[in-house]
Amino acid sequence: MSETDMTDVGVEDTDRNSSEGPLLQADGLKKYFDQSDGMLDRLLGPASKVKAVDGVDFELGRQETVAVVGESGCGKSTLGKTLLNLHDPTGGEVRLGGTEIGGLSDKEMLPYRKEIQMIFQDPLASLNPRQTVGDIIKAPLEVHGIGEDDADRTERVRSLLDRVGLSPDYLERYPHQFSGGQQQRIGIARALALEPRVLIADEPVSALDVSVQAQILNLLSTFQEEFGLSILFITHDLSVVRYIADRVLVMYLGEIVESAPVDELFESPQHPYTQSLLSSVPRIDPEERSDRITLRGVVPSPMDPPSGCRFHTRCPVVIPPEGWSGTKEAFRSAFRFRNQLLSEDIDIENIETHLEARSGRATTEAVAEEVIADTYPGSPEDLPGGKREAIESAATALAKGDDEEAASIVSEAFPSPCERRTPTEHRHASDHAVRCHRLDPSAPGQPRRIGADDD
Ligand SMILES: Nc1ncnc2c1ncn2[C@@H]1O[C@H](COP(=O)(O)OP(=O)(O)OP(=O)(O)O)[C@@H](O)[C@H]1O
Repeated sequence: MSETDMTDVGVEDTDRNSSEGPLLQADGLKKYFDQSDGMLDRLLGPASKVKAVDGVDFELGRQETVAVVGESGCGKSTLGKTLLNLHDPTGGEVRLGGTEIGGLSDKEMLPYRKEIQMIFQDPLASLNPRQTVGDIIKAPLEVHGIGEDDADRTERVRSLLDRVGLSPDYLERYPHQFSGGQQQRIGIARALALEPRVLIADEPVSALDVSVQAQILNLLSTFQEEFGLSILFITHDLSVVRYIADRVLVMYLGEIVESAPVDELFESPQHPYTQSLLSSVPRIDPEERSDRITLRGVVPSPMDPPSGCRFHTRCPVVIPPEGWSGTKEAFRSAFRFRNQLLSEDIDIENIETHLEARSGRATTEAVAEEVIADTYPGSPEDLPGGKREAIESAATALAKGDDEEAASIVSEAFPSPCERRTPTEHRHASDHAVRCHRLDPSAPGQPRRIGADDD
């Protein structure tokens, strides 16, 4: 018995055919990348790590499609690759059919590889340009010893090409001779050659024309039924999610902030991040359209994610502290000013240059006024007594070049419970989980459940 055959028996021994429990599961999954860049090490210290995936719980049921959505850099691809064990997890567990696969060596992983396959955003980059399409699709069959002989394997490849909508006669052609949509079909044929149970599709249609996108999505749906596939669909584009996913996980800076069945998520998004993502999705039904919520500020670095709720630096509905005597809107304007000041992207030199060009001189007072006029959303006049002065003092400190003093003034004057405590999971419905202090009645500064309407 070959080594591969022996390990294959191992897979059969797991609950491969069991219909109990999730097929692919992760608990507290973490993937941190070490920074090997010498310059960054010197600046940030050797312990700096990119926290690409930071404590994700995940379940993929049999024949289910779960979409993971979020902005670029939030950790979606790293999550997919860590689930596939292309990356060693830094912490947590990954189980396939109940068997722990996280951290298995390449050799140990071989029998499980055929159970989980992946397709990528750029099909051409993932296809060897020097191999014919026939050889590309045949390679996994050879590695896993599938098919009686070469003729049998070639026949399987012809059949796969036919099933993905390509002529079996294309066998001898090279990847560059195909269009983007056809290349993705080849990638799908290669992934499905081993009849996997799980397909991880990483932005599989993002690089394709809209008309071709629909064809590829339909193809995946068809195969899901035919092969009984479970699909993890990674995308930054929520508009495709509705047509393919059963359930959606929304990811922000390495964490899942909301998860719900797809219709529930589109109809009743609870997390302000999800609401902002959904507000940019074009809707055909005018009743479903909502005002666009534009998120301000840049996505913070996953090397040094914000404390408490990681979204607090960009959250349009951040919670005021207990005892705040002004309106929520006034607090949120001050908080945005605070965050811009803390992010150190107010260019004082530039302001001085403009003032000098305009009026011949740039006094501290004038620079401070300009900082407020340029940066403060709304008017500090809306703030309760004492807090207006804090804005002025911070702007003056900044104008004098004392960034630390400015940061300390705004941090003290405008604290939010959102930055102090990590939100725990709140169940909006039995299958709808959200991590947001606004939905947690026990969160500080949140004496009762506050719905989106109150904001
Ligand atoms: N091999 C690596 N080494 C170091 N950092 C990495 C590595 N791979 C990803 N990262 C970092 O991890 C974070 C998450 O990246 P990832 O590609 O998973 O995000 P994403 O949501 O899939 O984004 P995109 O849609 O742009 O691919 C980013 O900050 C990225 O720079």
